[in-house]
Amino acid sequence: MAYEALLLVGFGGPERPEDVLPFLANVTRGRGVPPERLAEVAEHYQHFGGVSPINQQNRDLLAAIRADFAANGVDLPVYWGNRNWHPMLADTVAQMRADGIGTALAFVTSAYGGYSSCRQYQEDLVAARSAVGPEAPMIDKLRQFWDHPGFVEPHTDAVRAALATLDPARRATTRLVFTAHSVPTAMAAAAGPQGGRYEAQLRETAALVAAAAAPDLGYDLVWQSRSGPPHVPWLEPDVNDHLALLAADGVSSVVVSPIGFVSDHLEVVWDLDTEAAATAKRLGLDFARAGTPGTDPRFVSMVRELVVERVNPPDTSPRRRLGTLPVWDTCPAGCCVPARRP
Ligand SMILES: CC1=C(CCC(=O)O)c2cc3nc(cc4[nH]c(cc5[nH]c(cc1n2)c(C)c5CCC(=O)O)c(CCC(=O)O)c4C)C(CCC(=O)O)=C3C
Ligand SMILES: [Fe+2]
Repeated sequence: MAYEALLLVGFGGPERPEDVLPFLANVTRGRGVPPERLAEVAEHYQHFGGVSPINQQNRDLLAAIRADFAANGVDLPVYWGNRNWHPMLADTVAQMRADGIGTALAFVTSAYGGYSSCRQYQEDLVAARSAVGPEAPMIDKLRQFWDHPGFVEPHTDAVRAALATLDPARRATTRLVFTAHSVPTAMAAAAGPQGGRYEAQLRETAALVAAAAAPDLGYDLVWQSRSGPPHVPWLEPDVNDHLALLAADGVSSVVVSPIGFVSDHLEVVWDLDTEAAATAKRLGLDFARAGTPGTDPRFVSMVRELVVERVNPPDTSPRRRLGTLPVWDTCPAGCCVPARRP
């Protein structure tokens, strides 16, 4: 299969105060998120002048991928479209069609399996293609990359760098706290062909990063940014509750590493740098938040590797990875499906 373009697929975020509510309406349409939660989240965005950092981060990633392709002889145009805000996927796919693109690969800015992190993006691509019509390009999503060295190594270095800001005399009472976006437990149970794949992959990534960054320290995987109505169970514990437990257990210092994400978007700069940092302060815990891959050259090169491995036969282009959970190019039918709310 010859591919004629790469499409970078982002979550999208508002870039003006007046865009916050329409953006949130796009994110939560049909998802049963209560209005109180929406008002609260709108306020998080307004703290940053109504500007989510995520679109600029994706512009930076787009530029870095283009430069990396050019420097390494990969002659493919790179496009960018979002699930929830401009540039919207349907507009980008229309542009691809106008440019004569017939087949493309998609790199989605989420490393993991699961409905929100994988399948929903594939549904978004299908919807964008059908909005464009029968001439729309074919678009295949690249594989999940939770255990790719280009994702794990930047997270590992970020944990090391965060640890280096903490008091070495307190190392014995320092703990690593990995976080990812919580999802409804029903969605987590339905993730992947046998279920539980979102959490299993996160546990694998956490173990890989912890072993490489600080094998002497204990670590946990906990959850952040819970949404939805209160009566629906979501993955727990929440990072803030967990910090309280750690403090009560004699932990003095924490490194919080958002391995669930690829960039420092709003759920990182608000939910961790603002809320979890305040929780840690109240509890008397020393707190350091580890960075995310962003435009780390290893992460950018990973995108190219995923393209090249997909185009070449596996024996000429081995799938680089550090973990052992199964990985595939094309999700099996029914993968992550019954995940939605009733
Ligand atoms: C698994 C997962 C990821 C990681 C995978 C990936 O990266 O895609 C992720 C990322 C993100 N989530 C984001 C923002 C939001 N997520 C929401 C709501 C929800 N997220 C969910 C899951 C996830 N979300 C779910 C199950 C919901 C409930 C509604 C539904 O069933 O879909 C809401 C609604 C309000 C609220 O929080 O209640 C907002 C505003 C932003 C952008 C931040 C920025 O603007 O910088 C990013 C990168
Ligand atoms: Fe989210």
